[in-house]
Amino acid sequence: MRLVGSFELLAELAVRRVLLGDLVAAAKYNTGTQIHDPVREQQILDAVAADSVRLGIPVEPPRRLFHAQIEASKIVQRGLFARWDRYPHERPARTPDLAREVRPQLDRLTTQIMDQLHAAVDVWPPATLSQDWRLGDIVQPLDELHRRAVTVSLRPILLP
Ligand SMILES: C=C(O[C@@H]1C=C(C(=O)O)C=C[C@H]1O)C(=O)O
Repeated sequence: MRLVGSFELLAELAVRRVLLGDLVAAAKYNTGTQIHDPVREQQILDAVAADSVRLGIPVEPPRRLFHAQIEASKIVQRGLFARWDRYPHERPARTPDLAREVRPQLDRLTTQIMDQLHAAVDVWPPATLSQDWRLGDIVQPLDELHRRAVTVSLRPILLP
C-alpha cells in the first residue's frame, strides 16, 4: 500500500515537527522572543516553493502543508506560554538556542517532509488515508494541546 505508507511517514514527520514546538517555546519564553516571526515564516515558505520547483512537484500541496505546520507550531507555543505563565514551576529548566539548536532541527525536518511529499505527491490528494490510517494511534499519548496542534498540522493531508 504505497499510498498509505507514504502518507503515514509524512504524518509522522508532521507530528515530530509539532512536538518541536516545545523546544521552540522553551527557547523563546525565557528570552522574551515573540512567538510569531513573519520573516522566518516567509523564508520557510519561499524555501519550500523553491524546493517544489527543484523537485518538479506542484507548489500548492507543500505550501498548504507548511502553512498548517506553522500554525500548529504556534498553537503549541501559545499554549505552553499560557501554561508557564500560570504554573511557573512547569517552566523549562533549560533555554535552548533558537537559531543554533532548534531551527536547524526544523530545517532538517523540512527537507525530510519535502522528500516525502515528493514520494507521495503523484497520488495527492490522499483520499484513502483516513480509511486505512488512524490518527488516534499517533495522538493518543499526547495532551490536549498537542492533540489539537497535530490535528491542525495534518488538516491538508486528512482533508485535502
Ligand atoms: C517555530 C517558530 O515559531 C513560529 C513558527 C514557525 C514555524 O513553524 O516554522 C516560524 C516562525 C514563527 O512564526 C520559529 O520562530 O522558529
